Amino acid sequence: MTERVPCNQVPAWAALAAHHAQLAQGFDLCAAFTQDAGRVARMGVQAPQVYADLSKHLVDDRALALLVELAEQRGLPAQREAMFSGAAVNVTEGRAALHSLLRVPPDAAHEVPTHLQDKLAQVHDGLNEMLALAEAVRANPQITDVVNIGIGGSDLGPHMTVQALEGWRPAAGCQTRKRLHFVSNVDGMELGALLEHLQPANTRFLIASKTFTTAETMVNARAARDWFLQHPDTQAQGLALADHFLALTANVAEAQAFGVQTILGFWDWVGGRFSLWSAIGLPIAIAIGAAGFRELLAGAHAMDRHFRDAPLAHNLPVRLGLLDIWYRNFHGLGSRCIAPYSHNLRRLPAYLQQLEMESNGKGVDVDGRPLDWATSPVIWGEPGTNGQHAFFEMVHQGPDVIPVEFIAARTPGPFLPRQHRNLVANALAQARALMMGVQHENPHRACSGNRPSSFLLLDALDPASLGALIALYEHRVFVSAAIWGINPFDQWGVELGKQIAKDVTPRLATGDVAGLDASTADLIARLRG
Ligand SMILES: O=P(O)(O)OC[C@H]1O[C@H](O)[C@H](O)[C@@H](O)[C@@H]1O
Repeated sequence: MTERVPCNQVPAWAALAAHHAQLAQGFDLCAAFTQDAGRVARMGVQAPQVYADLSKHLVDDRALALLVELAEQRGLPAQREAMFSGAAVNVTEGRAALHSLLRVPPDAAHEVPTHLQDKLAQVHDGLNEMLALAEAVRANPQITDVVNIGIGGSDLGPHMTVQALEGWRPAAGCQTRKRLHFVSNVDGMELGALLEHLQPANTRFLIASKTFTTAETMVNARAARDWFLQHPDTQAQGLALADHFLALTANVAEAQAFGVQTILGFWDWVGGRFSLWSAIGLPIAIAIGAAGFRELLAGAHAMDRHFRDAPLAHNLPVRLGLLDIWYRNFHGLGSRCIAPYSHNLRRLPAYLQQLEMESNGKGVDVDGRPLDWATSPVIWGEPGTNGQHAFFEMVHQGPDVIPVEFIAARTPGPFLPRQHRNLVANALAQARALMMGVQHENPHRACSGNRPSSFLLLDALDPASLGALIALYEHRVFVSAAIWGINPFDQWGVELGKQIAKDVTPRLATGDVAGLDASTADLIARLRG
């Protein structure tokens, strides 16, 4: 399964280093196009619902061939199979990472190996229960507001997806008229400001937490519960907590102890940042309905099949993951900019920050050995065209080369559709400007050009395309992790911060600074002051 040879000791690594040194002497993107009429067709990849133009990258055919060799020498196909077949690929927690199982539709059950059929049956039961609940909420005219209280994977995926599909109009039926709110920050300003506008009788709270122990979520959940129980309407109207609070969790016992009766469960083999396909997706299903949610799953499942079956050289998650390795390890580039040309995809950069940086921001390999190669780049970005008027100056003229990922939909949303042309024209213009640059006698006005970008084109911003796009990113992160030989499914660094927060919180009340460093002690004194 996992190769234990360090990734920089397989033959393709040295060959890539040598090839990079050679290309660095003068690979010219513009010239690559003029010399090779077939470049766009050869470097484009069509995957389900997503077309990727990967021709504006600092690669030639040899670099691509060597990258594919690297994938083979690192045993990527076997590692991929291990994940899909439910092996304990999350080695530090002894767990499988089976988010792909959540997207297998009933009529594709035959694609799943026998030993996973029980789990698949549980998945389908859980899905049916969740979708029935979502439809009941949608059909209840008394409910006007749904508040999802969760953080990290229990917030970012559902929040990003609900926002992304706000403009989607199903062929039959309509978007729910429920107002969906997402509360993640333990800063009381977030929940407190929202509660001012809510009525207990018309509100459902979804407490979303895989562990049901995450401090911020529990503090917010208790505050919401106190608000509900103490609200004058609650008593006057005889409202019951159990009717207004639901839990989405893998820890049923903790949720019951909290006082919730309706609990949608999921399993420890669903990682938090891969959980929007599970019960954690309830707010999505409330927003887009059961049929829409099934389309989201179907789009992701189509991408799963592509990742599993397409040859490595024509496999979009693989190609993107390999480009990530090329830039991070051979060009030494430390960041990647995510530029969705879509207002509705404005949370995509934040979502991808968790997906990629929490997964691949690792310093040891699966055997615990320190790495001597770089892992996750910094992922950042803003929707276009806003980013153009903020940080794109640095992307065009700064000394750091930053690969940019443009994401656009071919068809506009329902509002002011004629503006779509202005939007996508800007994405095309930026990608072209980064590549072409401009020569100028005044050095302040010159742009070097030769700067790489991907262009991901969705058919439309609808559930199927979005599902495919998210699954594409999940698998791309897995590809680079597999090549680096790291575990993308744990997050022990986050745990350290959680533990220290537990220690520090009571000290703010008591003022006890014994055993703390001088800086933290001083700040506690100032905060108490
Ligand atoms: O869903 P929960 O158990 O509340 O966890 C919420 C989040 O907690 C931590 O921040 C983890 O690093 C994340 O991976 C997780 O998504």
